[in-house]
Amino acid sequence: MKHALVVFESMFGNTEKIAEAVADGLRTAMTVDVVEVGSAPAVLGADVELLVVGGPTHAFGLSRPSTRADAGKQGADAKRASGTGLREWVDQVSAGAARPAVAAFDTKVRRPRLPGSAARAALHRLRRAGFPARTSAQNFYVGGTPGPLVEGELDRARQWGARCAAQ
Ligand SMILES: Cc1cc2nc3c(=O)[nH]c(=O)nc-3n(C[C@H](O)[C@H](O)[C@H](O)COP(=O)(O)O)c2cc1C
Repeated sequence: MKHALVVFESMFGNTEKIAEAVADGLRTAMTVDVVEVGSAPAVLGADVELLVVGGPTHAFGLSRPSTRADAGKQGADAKRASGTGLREWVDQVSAGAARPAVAAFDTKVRRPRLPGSAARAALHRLRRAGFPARTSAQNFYVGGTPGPLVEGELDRARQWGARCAAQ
């Protein structure tokens, strides 16, 4: 069976819940590992055929050390707020000669509707590094900075995961 790796960053736990739901959807057609970005491998295993990355949108894009510190001041998990983020991880990840396809998602507030997307930024960086995109960047919505997820988003994430696995 084909194998997928889901790497997520999450300050308040919302993106983590979406990552688990995406993984459930992927499992309709693949085996899946889900890892927090601080524990993600620097070099992808040869068995990984699809890499899915997800993180919270901070300041219109991928988080930075300063925005994660800001999240920490707003009650986010202290270890994650002072740890590494998806921006740093995607910029250093490498794979063998056959790079896996990639897909990316993010979370962001529904209102106000702000421009920018961590998923789009992550996908752009991975494509520039030679990873082919499987599908376009996908947004999932929270009601406010600490959450919660907007109703229906976990179902939407499962469906998106299943579509990514089937493509
Ligand atoms: C410092 C900071 C900056 C943020 N900037 C944005 C933004 O530009 N656009 C947006 O839609 N949401 C923004 N948010 C809200 C986050 O997207 C939200 O906290 C995140 O989706 C929650 O996911 P998590 O629980 O996985 O961290 C920001 C949050 C923080 C803490």
